Amino acid sequence: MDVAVGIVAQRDNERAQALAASLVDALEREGASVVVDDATGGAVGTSAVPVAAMASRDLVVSIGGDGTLLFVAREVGSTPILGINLGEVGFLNAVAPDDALGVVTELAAELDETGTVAERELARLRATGVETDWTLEPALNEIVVHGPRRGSGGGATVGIDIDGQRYAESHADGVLVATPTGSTAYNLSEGGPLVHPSAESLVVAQMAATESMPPLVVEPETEITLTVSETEAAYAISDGRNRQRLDPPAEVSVSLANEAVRLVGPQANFFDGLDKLE
Ligand SMILES: NC(=O)c1ccc[n+]([C@@H]2O[C@H](COP(=O)([O-])OP(=O)(O)OC[C@H]3O[C@@H](n4cnc5c(N)ncnc54)[C@H](O)[C@@H]3O)[C@@H](O)[C@H]2O)c1
Ligand SMILES: Nc1ncnc2c1ncn2[C@@H]1O[C@H](COP(=O)(O)OP(=O)(O)OP(=O)(O)O)[C@@H](O)[C@H]1O
Repeated sequence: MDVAVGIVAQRDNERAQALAASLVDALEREGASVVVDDATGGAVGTSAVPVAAMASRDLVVSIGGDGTLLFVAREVGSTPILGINLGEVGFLNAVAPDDALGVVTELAAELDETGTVAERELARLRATGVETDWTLEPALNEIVVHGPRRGSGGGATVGIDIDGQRYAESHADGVLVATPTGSTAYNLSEGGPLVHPSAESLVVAQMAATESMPPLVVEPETEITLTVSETEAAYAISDGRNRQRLDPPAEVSVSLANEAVRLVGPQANFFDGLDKLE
């Protein structure tokens, strides 16, 4: 079999490491070339590489929760990813651990025979500085711009412009821009709408605004500008992890990223998945 697979197991999770070891055995028996991530290498005893080096593989398997899949997606760009759910919520990971061996070996065989497997593209967002030159890692869930901290005394004034036209401006904890994928995450706890995965759109939602406007749904090609002022410090954050400190007054431009995430394998039923949310 002429297929190259990368496997990332959630760090310090023995169950994820044991499943990674079984997948390595099964795939190597079929003749595939397999590497695991550096953090998992010691436990599995096979070739280990940094996750970013898996971008050149045919398939990357993420074993863990949503956070692990978001991390893998950040590192491997648009390399096809299969998510196996060992997490608390696992909204982004469709495959149950018991099905993992069967699904992964079947996908590898299909890749070997046909060179391709069915995939779903998940849009990502890109945030850049308007006057200063910085770009966050693309977000699969959301970009958040917020003041120095959440809650009383921690907010900022944030203006929202949609294709150059003012939609809202208010003192708020912050403002978030979510993809359909991210609509079930932070967006939902801030009162934003659920977005069906087939509805190509972006959501802009204020977070605890004093003069609030409803969350706004816009088409994906929209240019969204967030202007943050009346605060000492502010941050732009991609998927809760990759952050840029801002020097207010500052403008952040949010738009669709060039590279989508490519998810492969069985697709989770969106409505069944909602039962997992609190
Ligand atoms: N108040 C909130 O709801 C809140 C606060 C901070 C971050 N978050 C979310 O956490 C994400 C980062 O995830 P993490 O695991 O690195 O951090 P984390 O460990 O703080 O996890 C946050 C929770 O969000 C869930 N989650 C992540 N993406 C999801 C999605 N698309 N749909 C449904 N649930 C999802 C995770 O399973 C986890 O339970 C951010 O992108 C943001 O959406 C939510
Ligand atoms: N193999 C790994 N190598 C390096 N970092 C990792 C690895 N696995 C996970 N991480 C780090 O841990 C974070 C995600 O783990 P997290 O504890 O949030 O678990 P999770 O996958 O969301 O599962 P759960 O739902 O159980 O919380 C990633 O953002 C990344 O920083």
